Amino acid sequence: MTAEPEVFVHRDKEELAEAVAARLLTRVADAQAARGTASVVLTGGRNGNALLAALAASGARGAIDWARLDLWWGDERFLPEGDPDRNHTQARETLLDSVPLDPARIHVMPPSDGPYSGDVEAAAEAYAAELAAAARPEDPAKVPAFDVLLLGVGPDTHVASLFPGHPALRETERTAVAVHGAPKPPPTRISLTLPAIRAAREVWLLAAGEDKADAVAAALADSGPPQAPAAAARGRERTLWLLDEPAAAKRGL
Ligand SMILES: O=C1O[C@H](COP(=O)(O)O)[C@@H](O)[C@H](O)[C@H]1O
Repeated sequence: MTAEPEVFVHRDKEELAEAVAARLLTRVADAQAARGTASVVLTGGRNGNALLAALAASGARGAIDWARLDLWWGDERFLPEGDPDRNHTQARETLLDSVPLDPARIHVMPPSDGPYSGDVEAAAEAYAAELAAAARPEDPAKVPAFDVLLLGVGPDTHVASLFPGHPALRETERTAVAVHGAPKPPPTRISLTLPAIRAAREVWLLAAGEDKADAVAAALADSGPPQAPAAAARGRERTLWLLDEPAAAKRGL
């Protein structure tokens, strides 16, 4: 069972980032109060990084216990450690290096020069194994029940590194897979799959800017077996579409 989309529209990308940062801090604080810890899956891209910058700048960032927060990634560009195009590098520079996280709880997707030395299939398998090791017996898939899984929506409706028409989108068993030939550079990536995404308690899809308006409209109108990856990304308890006005402009037209 997954939750129907709920749409929230903010004035512009700055207001969107600040509002989502406030929402996320509240959600993490609530999860930590209820269960002792919280888990969040980060996204790369413009909206993901704007959110991390808003968290870094937030006067309320002390409201959560960063040391009791598990961070995962929805996707990663398979590049050397520290490459400026890696989602992890960008997240470190924007937020992670400035908050008191527990390094053991930062679950980074392997780089191309790491222990898997260029073998992206093995790197994706290792990430799936790390997810499985963190899952509890009662969790619905072989992944933890993420409190919030963040996804930036690409202009082609891709989420994580699940691109329209690509085989990774049809994966029904594995929770993390290698992606080859991504239409957006770099071509080689690691991505969570839909079974992993749909195991999250809440999925939050972020989109800002007029270049996202067609993608948002197409995904929100996509009924039946979804064609748009973003349309298939839903949480078990909530699915939030968090938009700015330009990205929401063609919705329902
Ligand atoms: O390549 C990626 O793109 C998407 C969307 O990025 P955006 O800059 O168009 O917002 C992102 O969600 C994903 O994590 C990233 O690897």
